[in-house]
Amino acid sequence: MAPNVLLHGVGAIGAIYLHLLLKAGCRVTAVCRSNYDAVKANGFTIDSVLYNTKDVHVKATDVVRSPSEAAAHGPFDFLVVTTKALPDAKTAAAIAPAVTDGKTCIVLIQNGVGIEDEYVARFPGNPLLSCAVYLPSTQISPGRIQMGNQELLEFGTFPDTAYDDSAAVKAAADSWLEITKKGGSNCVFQPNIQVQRWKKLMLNASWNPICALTLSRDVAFYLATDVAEHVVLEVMLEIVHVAQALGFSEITPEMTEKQIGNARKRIPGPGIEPSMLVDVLNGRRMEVEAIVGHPVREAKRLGVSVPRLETLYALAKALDDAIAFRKPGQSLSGDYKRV
Ligand SMILES: NC(=O)C1=CN([C@@H]2O[C@H](COP(=O)(O)OP(=O)(O)OC[C@H]3O[C@@H](n4cnc5c(N)ncnc54)[C@H](OP(=O)(O)O)[C@@H]3O)[C@@H](O)[C@H]2O)C=CC1
Ligand SMILES: CC(C)(CO)C(=O)C(=O)O
Repeated sequence: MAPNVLLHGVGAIGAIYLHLLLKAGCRVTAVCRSNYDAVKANGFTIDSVLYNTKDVHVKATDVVRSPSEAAAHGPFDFLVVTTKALPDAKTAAAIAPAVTDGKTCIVLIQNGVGIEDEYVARFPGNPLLSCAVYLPSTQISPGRIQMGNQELLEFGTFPDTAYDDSAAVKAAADSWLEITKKGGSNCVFQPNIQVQRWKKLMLNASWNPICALTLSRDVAFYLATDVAEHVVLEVMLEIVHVAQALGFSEITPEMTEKQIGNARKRIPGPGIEPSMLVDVLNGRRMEVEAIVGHPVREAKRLGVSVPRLETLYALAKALDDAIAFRKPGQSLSGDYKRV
């Protein structure tokens, strides 16, 4: 039987995996929010630099407004979370109506680190897969997606040891690899996925808040001053130091050169808009805790000095509060209520 998949929060990233999972022959139900009406009526339209395609129409098997509504289309083999990783969202609780205990494999396709715990706590008997995704993509209007020139989906089990310790987890991971590859994804199983998540964090913890705080694409920030490259490199190095203190010795200072080199190669083009910049431009909450706050807290716990990361955290968190709580057209007042 075709795998039955639920995609929770189908925006820029979710739409691409909707496309690939449908190509693999899966039944796919899409949970949509602000884009519900557009997607229900017309599906998604995707332009892709990687696939060299324009105006590709993609229609989910079913489009619903919530996991409770999705439950009627279950039971699901996979529930794929492609919302932003925001602590206030309480996503594990939100998806519960569509999760079959002990069966549905939960797949997190999200940036950041330390995002898995709420799912382990809520669904201790379900397979959990954690993914690091390299896929520049933006929803430019409801249902309209622009995808860049890369799609790499690295995934592993959470915890890493579950792949060897549980036959059910191994079967779910093997099946995920099979269906994503069948759909055309550049999907790779990583036995140490946390190392890959921290490696990707070098990129996200530096460029995402820097671009969001400056309203600039990576190339624009890079070109603005002759100290910009040094600033980005130093933030990346702080992530390397925290990762090494966590025991991830595979993450080395030399890797930062390759990461900054990728931005350099984009000159003199327009550069990319990291997802956090897209959030600010649209007045949406940013993934500050998953991408910057968690590594700052880990650094403190481990006694690693991260002054640049702390600065980015303080600035990005304050901006995120202003996005959430200020009155339109006004600055954020000191008496606003913290959640
Ligand atoms: N975009 C990119 O280039 C990349 C993104 N990532 C990561 O992938 C993840 C997804 O990002 P991205 O696709 O860009 O984000 P988007 O904001 O484009 O998409 C998220 C979607 O989830 C919806 N959503 C949020 N909460 C709910 C809810 N409770 N119920 C139903 N729908 C909901 C949002 O709806 P609404 O519009 O109403 O908020 C939105 O449509 C993030 O962790 C991001 O960091 C990783 C690599 C690249
Ligand atoms: C930098 C990028 C596009 C890499 O895929 C990303 O992770 C993001 O925008 O958050």
